[in-house]
Amino acid sequence: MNRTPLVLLTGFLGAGKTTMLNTLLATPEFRDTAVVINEAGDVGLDHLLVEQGSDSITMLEGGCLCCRAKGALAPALANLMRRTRDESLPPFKRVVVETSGLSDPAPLLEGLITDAYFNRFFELAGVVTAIDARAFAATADRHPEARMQVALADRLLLTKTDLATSGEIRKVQQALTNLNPHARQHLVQPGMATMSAFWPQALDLPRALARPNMICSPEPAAIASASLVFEGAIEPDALEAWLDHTINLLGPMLLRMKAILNVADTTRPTVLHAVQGLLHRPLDLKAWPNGDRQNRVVLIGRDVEEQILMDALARLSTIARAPIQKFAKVSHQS
Ligand SMILES: Nc1nc2c(ncn2[C@@H]2O[C@H](COP(=O)(O)OP(=O)(O)OP(=O)(O)O)[C@@H](O)[C@H]2O)c(=O)[nH]1
Repeated sequence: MNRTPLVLLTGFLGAGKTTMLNTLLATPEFRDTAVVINEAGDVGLDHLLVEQGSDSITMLEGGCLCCRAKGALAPALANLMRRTRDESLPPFKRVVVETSGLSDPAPLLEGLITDAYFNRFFELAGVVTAIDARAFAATADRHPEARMQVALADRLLLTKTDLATSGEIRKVQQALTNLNPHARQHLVQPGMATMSAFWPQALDLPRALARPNMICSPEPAAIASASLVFEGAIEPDALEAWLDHTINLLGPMLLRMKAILNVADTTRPTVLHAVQGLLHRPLDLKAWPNGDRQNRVVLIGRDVEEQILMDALARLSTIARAPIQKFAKVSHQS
């Protein structure tokens, strides 16, 4: 029986994994791809941000796949297979698993290659790591999991090359070569990811797994996340003031913000991303996921009290017109 090839897509928080997947899923070569997404926060947004082929997207919430949700991947894959058998899902030829930005891929790889179910139906095609060309130098200094994502990669795809100078890109490429001389590096122009750049040709798994220090989430207690779902339209001016205040308040402690927002007098959902203090240009989704017009916001911080993240979210919900807070969650990576 032919086994289905599977790629692990890693990359630090905000490196551009979901954006790249969206580009790829819109290409004919990538049709027939099932996607499994794992997120660090308790309320996942990425499955709502992937606009193509939503039927074949599976969400794994409840923490980083490399530790808390470690055993969840094989059942999710089994579920995909079952759904193709009962024809609730079209057949797929390959699988991409997007790991949370905080995942150390080593325990995940080890878990997969020793899993009997996985080995019967799937084969690991490789590890692809998205690298934020602008932020990588600082990220690699501070976050061992980001270095591990590079060390275990078969392909390193440099994103946000439009935000970095050619000198910065050369420096990042050299740093990547130092960390992993075996991985192929590709520069990805925004919206131009291709199957040939993305999909690894062959995996040298023993080399990848021979790396030292494969520990799960090196400094787990330092990461906190909070998320909130609430109703009500938000005035653009009030939103801008909240963003200014929150980004200044949290500074480098803010690793990641992701939000789908109901901005007053707009029909489409507004998507906001901040990555390590840099707010990206807002995007629109074509339509409201689930049609519910609910605001969904996730904050992930390092060395910050959970309560501070919660307070920031609570402030945002109070500037929405007629807010009805649906639920709020706080979690510590453990
Ligand atoms: N300028 C520019 N922005 C990009 C590029 N790729 C991604 N972005 C932006 O970076 C932000 C984060 O992108 P995502 O694709 O959500 O990153 P991610 O790796 O999935 O993030 P996590 O789910 O937090 O791990 C978004 O605002 C994207 O629009 C790029 O090549 N150039």
